[in-house]
Parts: sequence; structure tokens; C-alpha cells
Amino acid sequence: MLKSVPGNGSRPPPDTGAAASEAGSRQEAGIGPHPASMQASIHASPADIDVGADLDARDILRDAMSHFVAMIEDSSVMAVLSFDRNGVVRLWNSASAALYQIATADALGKSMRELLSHPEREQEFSAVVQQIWDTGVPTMPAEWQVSTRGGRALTVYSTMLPVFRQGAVSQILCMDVDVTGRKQAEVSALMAREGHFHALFDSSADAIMQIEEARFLDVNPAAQKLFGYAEKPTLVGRFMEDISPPRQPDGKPSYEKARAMLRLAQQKGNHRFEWQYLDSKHEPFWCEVLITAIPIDHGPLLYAVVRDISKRKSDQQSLHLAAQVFQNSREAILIADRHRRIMSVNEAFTDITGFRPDEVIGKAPPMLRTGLHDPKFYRTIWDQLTASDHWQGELLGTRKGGPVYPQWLSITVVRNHRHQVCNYIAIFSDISERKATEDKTRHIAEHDFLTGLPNRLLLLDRLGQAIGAAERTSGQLAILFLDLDRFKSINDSMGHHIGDKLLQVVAERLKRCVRSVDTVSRQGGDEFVILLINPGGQAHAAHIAANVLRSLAMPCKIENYEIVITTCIGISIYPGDGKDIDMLIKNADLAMYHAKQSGRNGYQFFNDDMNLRIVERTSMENSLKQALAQGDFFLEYQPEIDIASGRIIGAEALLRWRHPELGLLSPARFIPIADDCGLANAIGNWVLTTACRQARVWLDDGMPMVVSVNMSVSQLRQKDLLQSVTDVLQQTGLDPKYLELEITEGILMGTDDRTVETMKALRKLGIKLALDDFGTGFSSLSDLKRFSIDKLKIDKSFVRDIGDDPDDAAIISAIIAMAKNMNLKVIAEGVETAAQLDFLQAHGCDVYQGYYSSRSLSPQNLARLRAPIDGQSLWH
Ligand SMILES: Nc1nc2c(ncn2[C@@H]2O[C@@H]3COP(=O)(O)O[C@H]4[C@@H](O)[C@H](n5cnc6c(=O)[nH]c(N)nc65)O[C@@H]4COP(=O)(O)O[C@H]3[C@H]2O)c(=O)[nH]1
Repeated sequence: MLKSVPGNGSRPPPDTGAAASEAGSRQEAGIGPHPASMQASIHASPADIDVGADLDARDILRDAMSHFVAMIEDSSVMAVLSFDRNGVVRLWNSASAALYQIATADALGKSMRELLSHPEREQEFSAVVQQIWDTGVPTMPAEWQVSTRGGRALTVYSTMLPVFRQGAVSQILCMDVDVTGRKQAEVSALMAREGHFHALFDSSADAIMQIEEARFLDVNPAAQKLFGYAEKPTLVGRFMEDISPPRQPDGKPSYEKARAMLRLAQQKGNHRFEWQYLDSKHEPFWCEVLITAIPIDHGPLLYAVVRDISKRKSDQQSLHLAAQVFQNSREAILIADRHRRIMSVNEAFTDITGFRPDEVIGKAPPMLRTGLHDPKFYRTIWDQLTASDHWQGELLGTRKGGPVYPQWLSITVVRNHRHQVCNYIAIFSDISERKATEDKTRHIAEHDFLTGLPNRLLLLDRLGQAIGAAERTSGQLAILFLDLDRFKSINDSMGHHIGDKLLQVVAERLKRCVRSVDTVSRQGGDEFVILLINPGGQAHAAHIAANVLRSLAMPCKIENYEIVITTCIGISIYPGDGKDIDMLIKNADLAMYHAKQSGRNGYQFFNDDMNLRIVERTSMENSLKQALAQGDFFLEYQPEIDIASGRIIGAEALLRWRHPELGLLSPARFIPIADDCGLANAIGNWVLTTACRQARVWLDDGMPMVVSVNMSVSQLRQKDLLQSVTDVLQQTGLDPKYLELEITEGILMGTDDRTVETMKALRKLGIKLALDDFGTGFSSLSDLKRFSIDKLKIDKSFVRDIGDDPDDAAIISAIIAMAKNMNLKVIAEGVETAAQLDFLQAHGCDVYQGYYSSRSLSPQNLARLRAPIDGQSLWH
């Protein structure tokens, strides 16, 4: 019997009354709500305590059960009794005996109906009891009128709980409190309070809705306002689901869910839950609802307090979103406390750094640990954070295990309402790939595609930096400007792929001539610039330049060609020759131009005279225009002698300019300028017309002679060359067979198909074509055929060295032999001695010209020279 359970801490006997004895089989028993829904309740019988592995847990449970049983027994206030499914009383404590004035011994084993009845509500009481048996769920505490076997009428406030055994309800436990004395007073008090309640109901800021049988019985003004209904009757009488969307956000139908919520409130006394309502405009909004069941008479009245939690919900949503962003961001996110210790990191952080959260939390952020950058750099970050609460930039980070990688980091300071720093949020991404792409792109943008050398852009950048450094350290720089000699001819004659390979060879050789601090760059075409850092004076720069010349002049084999390339170098020195990039490069270029003028394969330092010559060149451009208009040009003619007969068979027209200040000028000095400034065609036409007119005069005077006219680059490329030559012949009335056009080998190499066609057309007219300076370029036999050449003119540089250089002599004899084979005439120019002439004659050269026979002459002098000896050999 429970009654016999000893006090605190003492062990209960194995059989303690009916309820306990049933549990004595060491099976689980529970008192109160179903065990599954009330895990904190006592679910073990004292007998359970004898089994199980954990002794401490058993002791605790045993004590708890003992306390509970003792509490029931000792309770003088609360009558506690129980009965089984047959209605047989199993427990009847002393308070029950006192309340119902039936002794415990008398009550135990008797039928409940025998002892107590419920006037007028017996059926209801039976239904409640049955519900507990059926559901295992305790009922709401309720007041019952009770008549005892002895005829006493009482009002008790009774709570009925199921007692479980082996998961099934085995008894019902009733805890009854006598409220008979208080009943009347309470009713009066309740009535009094009713007025206050209504005042409260009406003035409450919270929406309150009174619910009876699932319908709104009454609603307060705050509820009307919340739902947006001006009239109370619009809400009253409606069900909860009437002002809700058909389904709640969890997908459950509002109707079913509303009923479940009401049921729960009734069962538990109150129930709090979140609900989505619709306002009068059918806009959904979130509320928190607290439904409280107030037992009044026969059935509970429910009060719902409804609070709009839309804001809280949207805040929650924002928080949820923020959490999603935090976790799913591809950028690493790190949150640190005000001491700069990591509080939280996301997955991307681990992905990027390799550190798991537990390895970094509580520590300093790995990317801000000093060591990879100068401490000053980190100080700047913190200084800026202090000043502006934000910093972003690129820096190096370390991955777990040490690898360093570049990252883009942005740090934001979070402050509280008192403006104190409370957190730091750092977001960063691994920019290794981006950097690699950037580096690649930058490399492409800054380097020459063909040779891989720095291009002009990078050179300018490096030069800018070098000037800055030299300025600070009073250092020196040297700029070497290179332009390959006759590169265009190689390119045109051997093909661009050979030209490209040659440029690559040149680039490699140039790199080998300098130190790693120096820069070799390709400016484009066949131009290269070398930047020497602190060259150690002019002498060293000259030494490098000489090395470059030597290195480039070494023959190189590309495919089947053995090529010797030379270059000209112009040198400017910082700071003497210029203090800025433009000036230094311009002056080196100018010096290079002068090096070219002085012959191939040489170098020149810049000097101020060069500038003077540039000034001269500019003024010459202006004078050339005037010269043409004022008739300051004239032609001289150098006779061309047939070697076999010694007769003058033709003359080369050579242009002369009597400059007002500079005197008589050679065409070599002004034709390139005329070509550059667009006057070459006008001058060329003048020469052609004058020479043809002269040839016609000679013809008319009985001295038929072929006149040779030099063609400049621009002239040859002139679109209407054929037309203008035809026009001139027409104007002057000269038979085309008396006209010969001289084209230098270098010019010819750069011609396109259109020019070739023009040349063929000219030849068809009867005009002869001679290839000037032959031997200096790279024309092949096929070129000669392609250009319809009649005559080769051996360059005077070969003729000059006939006696001294066996190579030149060999070249000349080879040229003559080749020309003969191809039925071409050969003329040698620059013949100054009898020996040279003898050599040429011995090797079968057809014609010659040179100081040995005559310098260039005026037309009258030439006529005078030719007339007396017409028909005779003069120079044999
Ligand atoms: N050392 C030496 N030199 C000799 C000897 N015989 C002749 N010369 C010079 O050699 C040059 C021969 O002309 P080029 O090779 O066609 O070379 C010419 C030609 O390419 C160009 N030129 C001359 N007249 C014209 C013209 O009307 N139009 C164009 N486009 N160019 C011209 O100017 C170049 C130079 O002409 P010039 O100064 O007149 O110089 C001429 C002539 O005076 C000799 O025995 N020894």
C-alpha cells in the first residue's frame, strides 16, 4: 500500500498497495501524461530500481519515486485517490478519507460508484473517465458536485491523470481539492472582476478574441484593428480558418490545424503557436497566438491573444537569409570579436584556407598574421579601419600548411549603439586564378608576340622607373636604339617567315649582350631598344654597342639561307642627352639615323649637332617645295660607255639642286627627304620630263642616246606611274626605246604585284628597266625574271675593291656570267681606273660609267663630248 511508504530516502517495500503492486513486476509504470509526451515525469516504479546497469541513476529514480508517494500520503490538503478499469478504488490517501469521511481501509477495494456520485452530471463524469481510459490524455481540471456515500454534498476541484503500466492506462489517479467553502465567494468575486475584465478586454493593445466552440464569440477593438475590420460583427461568429489562408505555410489545411490548436489549448490549459492570418484585404500576415482555456462551468472558454509578428518574421527571414549567405557564400567570411579573435567562419573559409573552424576559432585571423608583408602594411590596415571602419585591398594569405596565395580582402568594423567596436567582418576570396590571368594578360600586353621581348609599353614603363631611380641615386642610363640594316629586303625576298625567325635570332643575341637588370625591347618592325641601367659611362655603353654589332654580324642559318644581318645603333645617355623618356628615345633614334647615314653596322652617340642636322632637314623640306617652284633643280648626265666600242651609248640623268645657302647638293642628301615628305613624285616627274626632253633634243641633234632616269621608292609605287610615264613620252615626243628607268635593288624587293604589272607594261611600251646597285640586295634570279629587268648595274662598292678584294672580283665575275646566261646587259658603275675597266672588259661586262670616263656633265658638255667622236671609240 502506498500509505506504508516510509519518509525521505528510505527504500519502499516491494508491494506498496494496489497501484504499486501491479508495478512490482519490474515493468515500467508512469503517473501523469503519456510517457512519450512527458519525459520529465517519473516513468519508473520503485521496483525498476533493482535492475539496470547505472547505479547512480537508479538511486536518483528511487528517491524521486519515494518522495512522490510520500507527498501523496502526507498531503493533508489534496485528496488523492485512484481506481482501476473496473472502478475499484486502489488508492485512498488520508486527505481523501478526511474529505469524503470514508476511511482508507473502508474505501480500498470498493467501487467508486458506491463511494461517490456526481449529481446530475454522472453521465458527463463517466464520459470524462472513459476519455482518459481511451486516450491516455489527462483532462482539464474541473469542478464537480460530489455526493458521498454518507450523503455529504461537496464541490471539489478535481484533476484526473492516467497511470500507465506497460504503455497502457492501468488506473486513473484523482487529485481533489475541496472548494465547497470558497465556491460562493469566488462566484461573487468573479462577477466583480467581470467588469474589470471587460475594461481590460476593450482597452488592451493586444488583439483578444474570445472563442467558443471554435467560433469567435467576441473580439476586442485591437483585434478589429489588427484584422482591418471596422465592424465587430464581421469577425464575430466566424471561425479561425475563415480569416486564414486555406493552408498554413507548413502546408497543413488551416481548418484542421486550427482545430488541433484549439484542442491543444483545451488539453494543456494554454497553447502558444504561430499562425498566418488574412487581413480584411486578404493580405497574409504572421501572428503569434496564445490561446488560454478558462474553465467556466461545464465547458472551457478560450481566449486568444493575437500579436502581429510580421516584423519579427521578416527579421527572422533576413537572419535566415544572412545565415544562408554566410554559409553558402563562395567568398570566405570570418567574424571576429573586438579583440580580433575569430568567432565564426563559413565553409568557404575552410575551402580556401584549409583551416577547420575549430582550428581558428578564438585565434587571430590567419591572413592578418604578420610576416608575409611589412608590419607597416598591417598597421596601415588597422589605421584605416580605425579611421573609416572599412578597408579593402589585396594581400597575401597563408593556407594551412604554409602555402601563400593572393587574396582580395575587405574588412568592415561593426560598432554598437555606443559606437564601440564589437565585431570585425572580413570577407575574402582567393584571387590566385585571377592574378594568373591578369599576369598572363599583362605579359601579353607588355611583350612582343614574336620575340617575347618587352614591347614599347613595358620599355616606357621600365624607363620611367629607371629614370626615377637614377634621379634619386644620381645614376646613369643608356638607351641604345637599333634598326636592322636591309631587313626589309630580307623580309621581302626570303619571305616573312624567314624575317620573323631572323628577328627571333636577333632578340636572343641581343639578350645575351646585356645584364639581367637591363631591358631589351622590340619596338616593332626591325627596331629594337636596349635600356642599360647604370652603364658605367659612355665607354661601357660603347662596349655593349660594339658587342651587339659583333654578335648580330655573325652569320645565322635560317632554313636554307645563311644570313648576315647588321645594324646601326644610336645611343643617348641619361641625364646628359635628355631627362625624360621622350627626349632620350628621340635622341637615340636621331643618333641611329646618323649612324645609318654614316654607313651600315656602326653606332653613334647622340650629340647636339645631330639636332642641328634635324633642324636642317626640316628647313630642307621647306626649301625643296620652293626649289621645285622656283626651278632650282637641274640635271647633269653621266655618260654610259659601251666597253667593246668605247662609244657613249647613253647617259644617266643625275639630279642636282643648287641650294640658295648650302650650295650644290647631291641627290643622296635630299631624295630621301623628298620621299619622306611627299615631294618625290613631283620631283621625279620633273626629272623624267626634263630627261626625256633632253634625249629628244639629242636625238633631233643626231646624237641618239638612251637616257637613264632614277626612280625613287614613292615614284615606283605611284598608282598612275604607267600613265604619267606615257604622258611624258607623249609630251616630249620621245621614242620609248630611248628611255631607261633605274630601280635600286633595295626598292625592288619591297614591290607588290601591282608594281610588277606596271613594270611589265612599261617594258611592253619599249622602255628599258635597269636594276641599280645590284649585289647589295638579295634578289634572286627568279626576281629578275619577275620584274622584267633588261640590265644589271653592278654597284660601285664592288667595282671599287676589284683590285683589293678577291671576293668582290669573284662577285662581279659571277654577276656578269649570270647576266649573260639570262640575256641581260651588264653595266658597271663607279669605274675610276683603267685596271677596273680592264677587269670588267676581261669578264665580259657590256657597259660602264664612272669618273674614269667622265663625271656627270651638263647636257651641252655631254653633247660636246660625244659629237666629235661620234661613231668612234673614245676610251679604248
Ligand atoms: N665614287 C664615285 N662615284 C661616282 C662615280 N661615277 C659616278 N658616281 C656617282 O655615283 C652615283 C651614281 O648614281 P646612283 O648609283 O644611281 O646613285 C644615285 C641615285 O640613286 C640618286 N639619284 C640621282 N639622281 C636621282 C634622281 O633624279 N631621282 C632619284 N630618285 N634618285 C636620284 O642619288 C644617288 C647619288 O647620286 P650622285 O650623288 O649624283 O652620285 C652618282 C654619281 O655622281 C665614280 O667613278 N666614283
